[in-house]
Amino acid sequence: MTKMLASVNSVEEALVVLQENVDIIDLKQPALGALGALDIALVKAIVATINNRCPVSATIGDLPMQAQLIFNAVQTMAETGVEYIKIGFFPDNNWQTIIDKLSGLTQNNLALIAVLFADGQPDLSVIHALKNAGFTGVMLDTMDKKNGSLSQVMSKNTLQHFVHLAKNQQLLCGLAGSLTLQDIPDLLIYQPDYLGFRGALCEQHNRTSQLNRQSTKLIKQALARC
Ligand SMILES: O=C[C@H](O)COP(=O)(O)O
Repeated sequence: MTKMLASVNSVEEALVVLQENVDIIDLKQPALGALGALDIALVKAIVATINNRCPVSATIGDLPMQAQLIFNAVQTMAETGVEYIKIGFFPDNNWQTIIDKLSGLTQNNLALIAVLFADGQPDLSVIHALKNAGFTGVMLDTMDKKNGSLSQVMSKNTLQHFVHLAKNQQLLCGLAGSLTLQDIPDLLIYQPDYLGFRGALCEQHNRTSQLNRQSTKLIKQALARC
């Protein structure tokens, strides 16, 4: 069954989605970009508050594709105790260097999730390299939230191909990118492991606004019904 990832930016929002029984609590600062990072101290506070009641993931920020910079950010985030660390692979040919650098960290059982961007024409051959480097998962998201939802920036065939490649490599597979309630039925056809939401959970569907409990409940119920 496809699970629900909910992105939050505070202890209060984390408690709301915990109470709504989401499956992964994702720590992100939407005001700082597609994968904006929360302050390390706040990540630690949320991890302590959730206290192993739900898996927690965290983004490291919209960082330049520089191997040492990303390696250092992952190492710092790893100290917070989150279960998963999400790393944005922005359009750049340098991805193999970064994967090679991070492979050393995955050997310490660090669960890394690569985030590819559907509106950046990702090279899906990276999926095989991620598996070889010991990554735990891969997901699609969108960089420019003004471009619409994931389904509007990537064809059904490519979405299906992405999920197929990820599952073939036994990687945890997620789909995200301005997803709405209306996107859920079509995306569930591909049977991803999870769907990720932020904008659809917020007041006026604005990802930088406050998260709304009722909106979160509606998305959770829609996933549970399918
Ligand atoms: O991983 C999930 C993302 O936070 C989705 O955010 P979004 O709904 O604003 O695109």
